[in-house]
Amino acid sequence: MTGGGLNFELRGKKITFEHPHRWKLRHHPVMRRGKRVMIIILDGWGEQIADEYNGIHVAATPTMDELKKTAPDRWRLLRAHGLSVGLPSWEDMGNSEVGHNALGAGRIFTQGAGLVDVALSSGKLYEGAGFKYIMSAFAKNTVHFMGLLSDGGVHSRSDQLSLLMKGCAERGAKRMRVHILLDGRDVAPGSAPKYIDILEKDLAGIRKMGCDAMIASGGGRMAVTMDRYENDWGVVKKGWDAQVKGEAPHKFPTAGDALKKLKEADAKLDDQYFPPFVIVGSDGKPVGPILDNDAVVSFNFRADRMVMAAKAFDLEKFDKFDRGKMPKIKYAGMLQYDADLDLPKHFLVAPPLIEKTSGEYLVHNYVRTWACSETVKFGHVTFVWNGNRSGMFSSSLEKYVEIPSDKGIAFNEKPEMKAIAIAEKAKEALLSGKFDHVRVNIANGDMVGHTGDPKATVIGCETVDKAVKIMLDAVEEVKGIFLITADHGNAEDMVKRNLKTGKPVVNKQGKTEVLTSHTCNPVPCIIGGPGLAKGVRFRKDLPEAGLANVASTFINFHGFHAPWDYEPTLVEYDEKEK
Ligand SMILES: O=C(O)[C@H](O)COP(=O)(O)O
Ligand SMILES: [Mn+2]
Ligand SMILES: [Mn+2]
Repeated sequence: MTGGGLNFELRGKKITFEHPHRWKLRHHPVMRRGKRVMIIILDGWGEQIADEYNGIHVAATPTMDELKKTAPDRWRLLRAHGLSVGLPSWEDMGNSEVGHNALGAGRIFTQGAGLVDVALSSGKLYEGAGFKYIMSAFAKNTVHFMGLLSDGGVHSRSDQLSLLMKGCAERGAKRMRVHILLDGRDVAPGSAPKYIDILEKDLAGIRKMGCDAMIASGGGRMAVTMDRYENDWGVVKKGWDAQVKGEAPHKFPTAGDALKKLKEADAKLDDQYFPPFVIVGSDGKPVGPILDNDAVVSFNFRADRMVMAAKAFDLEKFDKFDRGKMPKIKYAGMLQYDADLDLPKHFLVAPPLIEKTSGEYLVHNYVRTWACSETVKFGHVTFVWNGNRSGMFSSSLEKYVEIPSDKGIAFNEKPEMKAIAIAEKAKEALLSGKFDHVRVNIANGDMVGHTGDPKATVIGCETVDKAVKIMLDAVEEVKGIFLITADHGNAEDMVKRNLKTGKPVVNKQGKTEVLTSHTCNPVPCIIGGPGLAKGVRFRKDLPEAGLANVASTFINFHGFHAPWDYEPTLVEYDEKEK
């Protein structure tokens, strides 16, 4: 077990004082210790008008329907977007990182998007060590920017890229190259040309400032660079080859041409799956390979899909693929993506410091934890849940299990994903009696929802329901307690809607538009199980509660009062039932 000390300075020295009772939680007067608790996170499972565009509603979900119908005081909605999860505005949809951070930490922390906004607007970013580090390339070499080009606000924001590039030009950068990753997942499919136009205008403005600036390479985020949790290193290698070596199967004079020609060749190609391409000059040579003494900035603030690339760029020893001749570069992340691994070593903005998470409290109070998901969400219920912290708090009290995800396919091809396998493993863990806290993430609503394929999404949601049933049966068998919730919406909205009326938007061609992104919808939170004392029900005085209120709630289920600084518990006890 680590951390938890009181840090202070005494006559210039850093002192850490470990208070023995710092982690001890008070016993709850009503909810007793020793119950087995199952926490089920349904990724991308929000609440929306029950119509034909709601993938969850269209799906047959008898288990989830029954829970909603039969225990009204144990079913409620929670906020999972905007300020309730530390994002800059209520217009920001939720996402896995901020959602799982709030769920695991029991408090709301200002997240990467907001921290970068402040660092840029205050100018603090330009005073930091990370910026000074990349500045060495300004006068004679190239500064490369690599990241997701959209205003989705989940992994990155194009307005932040634009400000950062201008800031670099104002401070003397003479040559810039941008390596773009097309989105179509956090923003509308087919919207990539719009973001390229904006970027090209920005670059033209920067050229007027005397800086040679242009796009150098590109590709869709799911095919190039932005893999996560080491599911497929081939994706990162494709990015490396295009960005660093200037090698890709497709070469074009501009990014606009790349989009046009590749789409002409395959009309079904979505932004997120575009193959890698490089931009070449009239001599046929790539305009922006990464060379010795160049600086590289990955401008995504979110970690999960940039950590793998960061390893390739930052680590001296690296064996995941052959990097070829490694250029001597100055690499910095917009944020540090993994503080425990010190990755990357250089960064422009310090990440949120999320400490004293529920997972750490549980081990200090001898609650044995088992956490599981399939690869594509594995870090969500471990690393992100624990406040972006690698590894376990206690190897004797915790076990984390990863079920390998399917590789190299879009998830509408196998919408069942690994939901049943995760449920079976969770059941085994609960029945084993070796764990008190069993926590899973079931990915289908989100991963299949992102493909924008309504039929596959329905199959995905039906599989989720079956998985939930398996786990609830196990809870029944051990007389345990369950808590089901979600990290944000996705599958409940397969169409772009008018935000005021909730009606689908019809475009000029008279068609509705597919929604591949998350939503701003609330998510359900459901509690129950034979182990939950009879009078325990949701409080009525927290109508605006959000994901950060969940941790106190399950800490109660384990028999403890929550830490004093956590958001309040969602439950109360009916005195008459005592
Ligand atoms: O990374 C992704 O797949 C999407 O941008 C966001 O999805 P997530 O927040 O559910 O991971
Ligand atoms: Mn998610
Ligand atoms: Mn998602």
